[in-house]
Amino acid sequence: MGKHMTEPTDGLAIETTGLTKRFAGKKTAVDDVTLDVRRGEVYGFVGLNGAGKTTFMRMLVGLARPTSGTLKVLGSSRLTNEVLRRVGTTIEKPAFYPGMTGRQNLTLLARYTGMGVADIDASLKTVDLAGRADDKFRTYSLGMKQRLALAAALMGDAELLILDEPTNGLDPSGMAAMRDLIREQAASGRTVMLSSHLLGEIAQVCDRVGVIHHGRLIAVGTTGEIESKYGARPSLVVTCDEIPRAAVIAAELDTVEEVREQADGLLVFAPEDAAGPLTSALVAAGVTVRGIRPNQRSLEDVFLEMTSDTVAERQA
Ligand SMILES: Nc1ncnc2c1ncn2[C@@H]1O[C@H](COP(=O)(O)OP(=O)(O)OP(=O)(O)O)[C@@H](O)[C@H]1O
Repeated sequence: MGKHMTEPTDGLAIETTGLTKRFAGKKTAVDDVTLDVRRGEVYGFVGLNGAGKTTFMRMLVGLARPTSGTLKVLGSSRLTNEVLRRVGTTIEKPAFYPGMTGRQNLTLLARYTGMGVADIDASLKTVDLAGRADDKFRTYSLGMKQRLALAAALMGDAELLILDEPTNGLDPSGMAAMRDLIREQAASGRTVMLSSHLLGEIAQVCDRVGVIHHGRLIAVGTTGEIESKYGARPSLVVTCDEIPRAAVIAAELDTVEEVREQADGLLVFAPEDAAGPLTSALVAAGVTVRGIRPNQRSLEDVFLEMTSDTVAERQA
């Protein structure tokens, strides 16, 4: 803490220490998250649905009050209007009117938020909507709707963009267009924090990613660092029935380091030669084993492994 208070924070766009949000009667949504986002970087905040991404981002822009911990946005620990004016966000999607055009919607929003209408054309051009700006919102594709929300976030010439799931629901070409847009924002000097429930979808666009699981930040690094740190452990994919019981049996074998339950079987962290003894143990216990193979992992697989529950977590 003292360190953060005495050091200049010019290099950081977002800085949180032990940030926590607990909703009454619920599990902790954001649990002791300490992270920083450097100025000029694209930071991916990745976690499964319900991991706590939106709640974290809402606290960054003053939409939710932290239960404990501290935060700094653009060097300020007070989220004044002056600070928030420099932050563009798509956390709360603007309620666009379907019967109005894209341009009319942005004009209304600019008036409502006190922003200059001069930025509208530039924003529409940036998100590649200039050609459809005078068409009604209801005629837009999902990708165009997401891009209009981004245009709204860009209008105030924000230094920092906080984008909640900007690629959600887009088809591959829409996603690629959104990724290009995000990179362009970073190239023009903005800082971008974006969230996603798919690491593979945003990996290419991010300088660093933070992985959040059950409200906790469980890994931070470049995607290369995360892949080599978490992807290097040998593991076996077991397709079987009676998954909870099979997990307990697998965990008892000496060469097995860890067992995670998956939709149609187990992910067992063990050397390849554990496959024989593991199959025998499962079969002897009456479990039907339909397949067992060494795990070849993509970056997305590594992420899913990191965010699947261990047997201990499921029993907790
Ligand atoms: N206002 C609220 N009141 C009570 N619980 C909440 C509230 N907002 C979020 N939660 C809970 O906090 C947890 C984290 O939710 P959050 O929306 O932050 O996750 P997320 O990672 O953004 O997921 P998603 O991608 O599904 O939005 C969830 O268990 C959710 O049910």
